[in-house]
Amino acid sequence: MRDLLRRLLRQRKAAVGGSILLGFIVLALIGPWLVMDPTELAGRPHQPPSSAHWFGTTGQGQDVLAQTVVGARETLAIGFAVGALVTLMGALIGVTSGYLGRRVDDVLTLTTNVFLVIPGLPLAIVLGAYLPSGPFRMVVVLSLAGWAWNARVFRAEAMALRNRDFVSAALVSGESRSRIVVQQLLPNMASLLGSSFIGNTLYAVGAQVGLEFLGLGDVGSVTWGTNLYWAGNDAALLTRSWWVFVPTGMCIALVGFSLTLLSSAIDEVTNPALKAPPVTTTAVRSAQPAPEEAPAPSGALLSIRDVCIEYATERGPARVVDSVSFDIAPGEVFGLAGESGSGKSTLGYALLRLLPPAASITQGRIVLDGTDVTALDEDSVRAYRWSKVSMVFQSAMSALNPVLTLGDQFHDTLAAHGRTTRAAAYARARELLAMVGLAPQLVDAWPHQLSGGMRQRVGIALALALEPKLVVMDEPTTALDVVVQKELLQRVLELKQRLGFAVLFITHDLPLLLALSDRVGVLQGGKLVEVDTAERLRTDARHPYTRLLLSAFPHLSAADAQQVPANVAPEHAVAQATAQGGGR
Ligand SMILES: Nc1ncnc2c1ncn2[C@@H]1O[C@H](COP(=O)(O)OP(=O)(O)OP(=O)(O)O)[C@@H](O)[C@H]1O
Repeated sequence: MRDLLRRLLRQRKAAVGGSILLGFIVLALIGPWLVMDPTELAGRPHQPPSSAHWFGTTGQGQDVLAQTVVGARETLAIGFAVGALVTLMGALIGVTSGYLGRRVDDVLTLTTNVFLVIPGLPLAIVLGAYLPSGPFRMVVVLSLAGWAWNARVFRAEAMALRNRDFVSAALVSGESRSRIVVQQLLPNMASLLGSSFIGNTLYAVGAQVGLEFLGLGDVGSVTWGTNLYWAGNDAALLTRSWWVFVPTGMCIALVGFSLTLLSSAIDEVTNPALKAPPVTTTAVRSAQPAPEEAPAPSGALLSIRDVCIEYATERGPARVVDSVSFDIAPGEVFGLAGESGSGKSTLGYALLRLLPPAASITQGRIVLDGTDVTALDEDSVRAYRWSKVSMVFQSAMSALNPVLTLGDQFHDTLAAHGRTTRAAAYARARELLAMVGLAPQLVDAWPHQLSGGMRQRVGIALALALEPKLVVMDEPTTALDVVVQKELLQRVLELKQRLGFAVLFITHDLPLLLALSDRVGVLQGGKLVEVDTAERLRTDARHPYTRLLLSAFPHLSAADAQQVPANVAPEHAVAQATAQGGGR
């Protein structure tokens, strides 16, 4: 938390927003002692700014400066009080509802929905009529009208967190449910709590001013809302007495601006991925041709030539893929190995033009089946992805949309690439599910009803839906046990044999790759240090890094691998490798 505050203070947006807000808070605290009584009839009505009244006078002759300064106190006090109350109510109700589920969720969700459908203004008018006037009334009215949508946000967050391992760990360690809500869930929502509080304060200031301007507040008090109410009542607009409402209006706008800056700063600090990279490079368009571009060998399906990929970071561009060149032939399984952080996934994502905004291909060319991937415009990229190259992602859990049935996910994919009816998409989905060894009836299942291995099979089926020529598999079996891993890889090789697609298989498990692939490339620190046939690498790896990687896996060392006969079909080699502990 302290670290979060420190990072927040270093943020320019937070510094500007915080300074403005702090200025107003100080003004609200000590200002009323420095100015005259705002209700005193101190001069002639509608007097423009002068040395006696710096901001002029109202339609009744009161000092506008005094009204603006004194108005800050109640407006901000109500704003912060409502902001805190709405956040607290929303968080407690939402988290309890999302975490406990079942009956409690039903009752709390129903209550929340009832409050959501009641329009805020009539609710405020009705409540206002029954409650005694004063700041307390405004706090109650705005809190009751505002908590419900907050509860929805917190409920969704709690539902996402409740299945996380640390919550299960707290549960099995004997913590009570209420303690889990307060000790485990709420602290993990610190950033959401912070930005909700700021957002709710903004809502409270705006809604309060709006209600008071309409005369629904306590018109006898001095707030920014009542200042505007009296400005309207005293015909300040008609008499063009701009000084009556402009100072209050400016204060409201400045407070709104400062809260917005703070909210955006909290978002950026708690989620650095939101932050725009310092150098905006339009990825591929800035790519320079390779210095001495070697022609792709004829017949290559994929040709990567001298590709460099950089991330824009705070400390300048960081090159994570450095002058990489290799080819993949049609139907070939090409393995890409390298330790964590060597740039394997970045290269895989570049093939699908899926690099994050901070990354750019700064040099080189990627040509797939005659298409220069680096030169595609956005429309062509959409058509190219999945039809020519698809991807099986590492995390089977998060690659599937949890709120769509499997059939709907196939339908979405197929519909994005041409007209298809729901019935036709479902029929194709059944066919694809059967192809990867799953029961076709699973088309109506939800992702959470499947095991990890089944989900990854669905991922493979989805990747094959449009019969691409190349499938990128980014550590598709990392999270699976050895038995499931073995079955899955055998299935991939069978399908490859049948359908003829090529595979770029990414993993740090070099022995597994040697058993699975036709050729293997080894990446070290973004550079491709060795490319050779799997057979030769097994027995005769030349680069010390390749040898180091091989020796790091005792379950299938180079010596073990020699026992795999050269003529063994890859499927059998996979079976052998995985049976010996290929899953690490
Ligand atoms: N958004 C980013 N900004 C800056 N650097 C990044 C970003 N994303 C990744 N990197 C860096 O790029 C390098 C390559 O990352 P990449 O994910 O491609 O590695 P990898 O070999 O696939 O690793 P792993 O097997 O662990 O997934 C790493 O050093 C990583 O820190």
